[in-house]
Amino acid sequence: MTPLLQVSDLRVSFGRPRREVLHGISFSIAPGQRVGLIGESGSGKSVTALAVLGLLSETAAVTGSIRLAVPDGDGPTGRQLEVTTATEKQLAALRGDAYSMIFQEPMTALDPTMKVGRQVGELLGLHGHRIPGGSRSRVLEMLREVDLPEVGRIADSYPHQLSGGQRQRVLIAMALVNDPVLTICDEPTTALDVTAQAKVLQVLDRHFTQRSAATLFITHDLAVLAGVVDVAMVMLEGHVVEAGPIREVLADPWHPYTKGLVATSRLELARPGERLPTVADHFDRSIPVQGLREVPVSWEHRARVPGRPGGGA
Ligand SMILES: Nc1ncnc2c1ncn2[C@@H]1O[C@H](COP(=O)(O)OP(=O)(O)OP(=O)(O)O)[C@@H](O)[C@H]1O
Repeated sequence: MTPLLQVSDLRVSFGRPRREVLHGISFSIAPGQRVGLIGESGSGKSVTALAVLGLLSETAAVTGSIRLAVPDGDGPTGRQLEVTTATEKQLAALRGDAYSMIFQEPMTALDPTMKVGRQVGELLGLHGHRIPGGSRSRVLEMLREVDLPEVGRIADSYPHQLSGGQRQRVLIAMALVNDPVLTICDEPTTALDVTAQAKVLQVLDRHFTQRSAATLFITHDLAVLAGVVDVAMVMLEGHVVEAGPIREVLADPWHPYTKGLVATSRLELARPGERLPTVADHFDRSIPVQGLREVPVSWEHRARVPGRPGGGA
């Protein structure tokens, strides 16, 4: 099966003199597959996400290959678009349609001067889809799908009139309204409290399950990742240092950094006066990252999580 996304030896550098921040990463995402990208701040997660949709700033130098499958309304066409050489027009035709992205901070991603219902509706019109029943009804349906209450009132509100959790769900509605085959979620719950976070994850999980849609889900929180994805990739200083089915990574982490992540994520609350262990307690930073074995990311043959579309037994 042609993957939706195929990244090969991707390198990204910025500035003068050039500073390389992604050092040749490779991975692919099959239709319906949920892949998580976890790593500390600055490890290259967002740069990877932006590169995939051709959204890096012009100051970025990109080498390697990023291929996106080009589906039409009836499914895969077998065609692929090479993002690193594609025109803006070619990329714009895929973004917000077959491929979408949810960012961390909904306030900056939403237009503060436009009612949110119109913002969702504009995306519908953008790609020329015909909407049975009209775009207003589809917008309200989508707001309902992300579990927003009083969808009529919400649609007629400006972003600042909504709570942070509601804004994030509006952003999710925008990302999902055109039924994307792959959604890149870049820390979609980081700015939310625990209850709003759980709600957003539930909405995303339900959508991916119902539509058999794929995701590249970025987070620095292993507990969040464990609930959403089938496969995890661990990033450290611009390298993918470990990748595999999430259950295997959690049960038997290979890289010292992953071991630290797993050990600290299982923590119970510390007793008063006790310091909570950190990843640094488990991971010796004096070990140079370069030269560590990079795990070739090839998981297509592995069983998917039971109970999900396409899942194994
Ligand atoms: N436009 C840019 N110009 C120069 N350097 C950049 C630019 N964007 C990102 N970087 C650098 O690339 C590296 C990776 O950044 P990236 O935003 O991908 O990290 P991240 O893993 O997403 O971190 P976080 O979890 O904090 O969002 C960092 O060293 C960052 O400073």
